[in-house]
Amino acid sequence: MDAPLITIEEPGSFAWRVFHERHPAMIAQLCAAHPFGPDVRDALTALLHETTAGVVKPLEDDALDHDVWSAWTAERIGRPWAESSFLWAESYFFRKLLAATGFFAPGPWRGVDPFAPMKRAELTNAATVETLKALDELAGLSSADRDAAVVRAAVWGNQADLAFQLSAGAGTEGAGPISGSSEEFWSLFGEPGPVHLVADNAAGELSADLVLVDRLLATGRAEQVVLHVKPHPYYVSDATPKDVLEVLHHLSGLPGEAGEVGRRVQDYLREGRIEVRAHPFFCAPLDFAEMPEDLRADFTSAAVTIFKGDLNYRRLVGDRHWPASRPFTDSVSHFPGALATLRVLKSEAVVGLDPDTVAALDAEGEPWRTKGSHALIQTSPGE
Ligand SMILES: O=P(O)(O)OC[C@H]1O[C@](O)(CO)[C@@H](O)[C@@H]1O
Repeated sequence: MDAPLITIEEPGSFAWRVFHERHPAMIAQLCAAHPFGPDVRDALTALLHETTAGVVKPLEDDALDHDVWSAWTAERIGRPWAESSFLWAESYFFRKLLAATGFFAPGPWRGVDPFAPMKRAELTNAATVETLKALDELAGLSSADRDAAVVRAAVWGNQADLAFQLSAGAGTEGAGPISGSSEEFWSLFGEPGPVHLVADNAAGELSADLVLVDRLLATGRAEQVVLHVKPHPYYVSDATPKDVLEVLHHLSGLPGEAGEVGRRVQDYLREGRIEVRAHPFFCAPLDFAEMPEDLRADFTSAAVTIFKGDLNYRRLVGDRHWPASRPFTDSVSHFPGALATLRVLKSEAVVGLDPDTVAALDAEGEPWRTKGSHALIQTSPGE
């Protein structure tokens, strides 16, 4: 079954606004944060122009991923950006943005994460400080309440997404999930085995994810955890291997439970019980149904895979205008094993909802799919 792809063509639509409102704001923020010279500023202006009013142009850099991107873009070169799917266009936008800031070229900006100042600020902002302090309360909870609290923090940690906050503003934790529960999440775990977590944002969200990872290992539900992150800076705040180290450095210097978690996770890394991987496909403009064989084999070996966040969800179910009541298990039948998704809704694709829930949400008259105020937990036991 297929549904229409979400594209960036329709003026006023959510995806159109990401390109025409959010991206200009993001680029202004980058230029304020870094003393980029005229060459970089001109390249960023040209990128905005190309992606909002032009045709798709090839990459001009000779970075290591140049050839793989040539394959991913071949069919689209020379065609209007407006015709592109949202998923493809946003991903290529971020790849081109890195090239424009000199990330891949010899020179002073090589390897410099343009989003690092924003990620760093988020790690120490009031909301993150409060969330990390609240971890001290975990010790006084029953095991079941602790399980629930850790999952809740990991789900709502996904609200801390800097690309999203550029237009939506920092949100507050909403009511319970519109689908699923922490019990449903934990029921996926049987005999201890390798658990994979496909991370999303750095800073606050990654901190909450590491608390979940710590819980998985401490309770024996996972015997090893593989943490998948992005190979390059992406979607503003997505976590890279460097971000994992920065977050751990920050956590392990804190007092209380946050510090304990940080130091335990560092020990797990030393022992090889946590492994960090950054497969190039995590920055690909494609659905997970199209993942390469090596990554598929990796996921096949997992007892459970946890997908965090909105973008991973879009790539998992397909970034299309699905009927919201399409069964989640149908949408993820391409995936080789048991999985859970923990997501705050920040874009239009959604499946697996109860029709009554959809009717109630629609009746509120709010853009519930894109507002960042609703969360979901969905699972599939695999074959
Ligand atoms: O960090 P997350 O949860 O993947 O959210 C990123 C989301 O933000 C957006 O960039 C805009 O909402 C979406 O395109 C994307 O799915």
